[in-house]
Amino acid sequence: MRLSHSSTSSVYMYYLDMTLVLALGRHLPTPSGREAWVSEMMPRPGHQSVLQLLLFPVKPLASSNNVETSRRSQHPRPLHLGVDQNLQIRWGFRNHTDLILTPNQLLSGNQTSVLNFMLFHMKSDTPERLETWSSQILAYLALTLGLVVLVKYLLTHRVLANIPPFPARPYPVLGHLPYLMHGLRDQLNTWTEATGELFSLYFGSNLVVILNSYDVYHKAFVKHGDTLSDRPKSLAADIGGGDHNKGILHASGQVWKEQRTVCLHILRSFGMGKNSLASKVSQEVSTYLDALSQLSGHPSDVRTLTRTAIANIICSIVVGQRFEYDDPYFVKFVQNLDELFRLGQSSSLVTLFPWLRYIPGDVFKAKERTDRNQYILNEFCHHHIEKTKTQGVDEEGESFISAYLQEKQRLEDQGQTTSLDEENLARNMYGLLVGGTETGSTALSWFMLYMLHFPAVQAKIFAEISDVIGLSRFPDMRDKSKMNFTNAAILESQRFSITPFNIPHQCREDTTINGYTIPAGTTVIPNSESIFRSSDTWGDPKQFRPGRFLDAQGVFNQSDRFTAFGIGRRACPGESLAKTELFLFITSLIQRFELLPAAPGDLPSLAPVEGIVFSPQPFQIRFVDRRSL
Ligand code: HEM
Repeated sequence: MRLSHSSTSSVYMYYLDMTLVLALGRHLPTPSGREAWVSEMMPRPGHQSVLQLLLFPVKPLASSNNVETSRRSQHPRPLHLGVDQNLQIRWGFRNHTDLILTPNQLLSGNQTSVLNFMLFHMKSDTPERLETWSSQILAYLALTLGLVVLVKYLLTHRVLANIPPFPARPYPVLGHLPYLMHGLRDQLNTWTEATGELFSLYFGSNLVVILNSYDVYHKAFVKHGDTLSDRPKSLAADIGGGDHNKGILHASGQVWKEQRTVCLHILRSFGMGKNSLASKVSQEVSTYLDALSQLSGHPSDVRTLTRTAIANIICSIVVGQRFEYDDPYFVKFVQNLDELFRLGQSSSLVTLFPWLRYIPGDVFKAKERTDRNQYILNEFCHHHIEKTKTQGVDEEGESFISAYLQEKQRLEDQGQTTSLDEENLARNMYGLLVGGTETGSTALSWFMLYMLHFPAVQAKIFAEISDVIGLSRFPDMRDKSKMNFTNAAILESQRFSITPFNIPHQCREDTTINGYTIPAGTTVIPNSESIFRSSDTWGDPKQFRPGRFLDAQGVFNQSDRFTAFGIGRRACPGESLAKTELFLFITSLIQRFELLPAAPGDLPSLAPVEGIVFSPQPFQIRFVDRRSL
């Protein structure tokens, strides 16, 4: 529904009038009554305004030349606000006066000036009296916000017909978020059972469609991959301003296609999924095992060490070098990656409600997240691009950076128009580092935790390692095809520890799935939990049972429905590297150590820390060298 200009203006006047009635118990002035109205409402010297009281730590205005006072101050206030000798109202931030409003402007009845006047000066009074009005003021602000959202909605949204059903009535302004704040998993499961494989939610005012079964997931991302492979704009993509449409992880359309193609080409040329890349992984595994053996079987939390090892593998591919685990530059880089994921949940609220970022104090951690992103992008990615350029691009194309810069040069030499540039290169590096570190290290941490809870599975993996590889040489990728039970246990561990929400996509054009319309611009998110915990597909999904991935003869059988790496055009480009890492880390680990709880029977919790990726809570584990047993 669209409103005509005249109805827009009457909605606006109605809104203004209603705001005034709520705030001050008065209607907008009539043309003849304006003068009396303004003089009555004018702030008096020594009075304070509501906005000052609520948001800004400023002292009450003391005198009529208050603006000058604040300007001369050695510590300028964040906001100054005052009435000068000519009865002009002035306000601004820091040393600037951004707006001057004369009584005449107010009298002229210009709508903006009336609104500004109301916002900054309504209920001007002594600070003591203002404080007693706080609940009324908060109610007023909440209502105003609701009205602004409603008017914005009426002005900009069309009526959405035939969208997938809502599982519950959305709250004003917040949509379905309040339902999800406590226990995302349980709420989604309840809704899936009640509403079915496809439903709609409002995250704030954004329409989001959730895909709850393998069938709709496949229809959406494979059958309709042409319209459902964009990414929505998000805070995560706001890596320090600039163009959001850059880099494999966050870009959409033609830029994304070209960047993804070049990334995949380079990764394949490095032997992604072949032994040359596996040898890089093996080198890192060997250093990691040495670090574990130095723990001498004492209970330890090894999540950071594991993350460091996995990050090092991606670094060796992206920048062509690995780092020592105690190198301060690398330690800081890994800390930033870690924090980025930790901040994921609180800061993702800012993606839904962008105005939250302006609340003083960085309550929703949006600024901190942007700072961490910028650190990774500037101090790591751009820093290494510059270093590579200064040292000269390596002709062998040994690092992702060198290979990308050579490809860019080749296309430019041929006079081709290309999106290959340094910003895309930096953001591709960012995508590989961010996409490849937390996912891989969390998968390993979950696996270790399950080995404590299911010692019989650990014993069976060790028996298979002893049979197929023996204990005198390191595992390598040629062993993989012979290790049915180990492969099945790795998949079962991934299935069991899945994070409910997968990375969101955005719908480019209206798309019909199961008879429902998904409107252009809608965010579409697969709910991996309901896909991986479906009784129809898995029979006994709540059991940890590697045997589900083995056929009657005990041969490993990866189901099509195992979609931990995504499906369709945006499926994980690091899948074969991740599988290589998981296989080599896990087999080497269990070949050398028995994984035991800190004390017999002291089993760590299986409840996850909910974030972008659901990770295990801090836990202690002992790595007891089998040679010492
Ligand atoms: C256990 C490890 C991993 C898991 C479970 C995993 C899972 C996923 C999933 C589910 C997606 C989203 C697919 C979609 O949007 O529909 C994805 C995307 C992505 N992954 Fe992975 N991943 C893993 C490891 C890696 C590694 C090692 C790398 C880097 C080499 C990587 C790089 C990426 C990138 C760049 C994307 C975005 C692709 C795009 O938007 O086109 N991932 N991954």
